[in-house]
Amino acid sequence: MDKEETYKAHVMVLPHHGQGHMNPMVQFSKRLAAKGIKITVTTTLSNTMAMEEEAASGDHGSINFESIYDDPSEGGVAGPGGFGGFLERFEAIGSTNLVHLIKKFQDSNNPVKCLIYDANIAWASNVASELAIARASFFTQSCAFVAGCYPMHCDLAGVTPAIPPLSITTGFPELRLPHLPSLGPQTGRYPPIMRFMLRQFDNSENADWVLFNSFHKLEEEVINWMSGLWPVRAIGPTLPSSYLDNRVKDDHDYGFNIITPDAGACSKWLDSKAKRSVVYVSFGSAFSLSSEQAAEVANALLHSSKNFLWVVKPSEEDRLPTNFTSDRGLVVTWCPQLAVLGHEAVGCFVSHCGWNSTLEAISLGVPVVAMPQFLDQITNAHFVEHVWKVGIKPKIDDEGFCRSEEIEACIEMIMQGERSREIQTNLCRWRALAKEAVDEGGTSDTCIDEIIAKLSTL
Ligand SMILES: O=c1ccn([C@@H]2O[C@H](COP(=O)(O)OP(=O)(O)O[C@H]3O[C@H](CO)[C@@H](O)[C@H](O)[C@H]3O)[C@@H](O)[C@H]2O)c(=O)[nH]1
Repeated sequence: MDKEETYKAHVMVLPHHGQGHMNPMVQFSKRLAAKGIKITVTTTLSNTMAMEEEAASGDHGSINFESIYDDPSEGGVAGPGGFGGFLERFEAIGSTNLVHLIKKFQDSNNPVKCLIYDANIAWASNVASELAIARASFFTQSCAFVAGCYPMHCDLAGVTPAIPPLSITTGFPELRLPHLPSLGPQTGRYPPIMRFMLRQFDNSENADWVLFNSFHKLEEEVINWMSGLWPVRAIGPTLPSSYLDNRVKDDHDYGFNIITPDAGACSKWLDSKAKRSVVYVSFGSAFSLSSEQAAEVANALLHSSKNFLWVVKPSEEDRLPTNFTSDRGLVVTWCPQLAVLGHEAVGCFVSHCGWNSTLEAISLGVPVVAMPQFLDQITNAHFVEHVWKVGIKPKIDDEGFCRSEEIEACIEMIMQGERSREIQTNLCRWRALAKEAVDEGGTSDTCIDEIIAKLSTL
């Protein structure tokens, strides 16, 4: 039999282009592919080329990559009109190309049966309608954050909530604009970045599935509430299988980096350090610290007695204090974060609490000093400290900064003493539950199997 005919179905996957979106959606694709689904991931040309390069080293299984947007020619986020301009061009050009790409497969042995699109690309739902194929919207933030946004979405769209807003027994903060100081001057009730987030809700009611990179026990209350709104499925955490259940062959890495990491230098340096002696510091791919906040972090690291590995992206290097150096520290422009968090020398993660970093800390058992900068990171940090109890959040002063003494005190508290032991105990439990969710018969694994069973009948 032709190998092409052995697939259970063909699924097109469309992630938003950023690191924090590519990672979970490509990882979910790998899980589907390992269970017999043909996957085509479609993204910008630069991302396609980067993924293909890494795929040559064997980390993407049988996934194919196709570009629907030539960002070097048409302009990326640094092109005309900044991020907003890019979004407009991407929709105009990408939607036409996506239709052509899906049609290209229509007469093959494996026509596309379903489009899984990033909720941040809500227009893709219209493409699925036009071509009469199934669709799934994939949210890359936590269920709790999205639930917190729902009343704002209804307000902005002028619609009555379909179900009463979540009554919050877990005590997460109401997500209102005064809690989002880093959004800059607020023009109108919802600034552009918030509107971008709220557009994720567009078309959700038409989706066959609404997917979350989360797992049932982690966000049980919110997932149950949201299931009254949409056909929600929690399918995460989407870390490479070798860090969790080890059932997906050759799945050791995300296989995509916005900046080439110096993996060798990081592992050599970590290998030379004692167990749990290193503070790992990273604020993710999408955000840069201000010079003032970077100076506070630098001072905390210099005054603390701990070793540190700090990711400072090239765009942030000028924010570091002049002549910043320490024989206890290594500063890199990017690192293989999973390998770092999984290294026994690492005992603490100073993090912006992006959703991927949060799930990685939980899944690999690393305590978090939570320094959220905006949007979902604020909700995630709250859950890290108060709900899952796997970290501590330094206080923010009246000017909106975490000062060095506060950061240093949190690092000390999280790495030794009574609080540190409690956090380690909680992490052990969450880590086991994360693995259980994706392992055979776990809640996430079962959701994936149900989706595949349905896809096989289309
Ligand atoms: O040196 C590094 C630093 C990070 N990472 C990886 O990059 C990803 C970063 O993702 P995340 O922690 O979610 O942060 P951002 O890249 O900042 O993610 C954006 O997208 C996320 C998903 O929507 C949101 O939760 C965040 O708030 C938003 O800033 C993670 O998988 C990390 O493992 C590396 O591989 N090497």
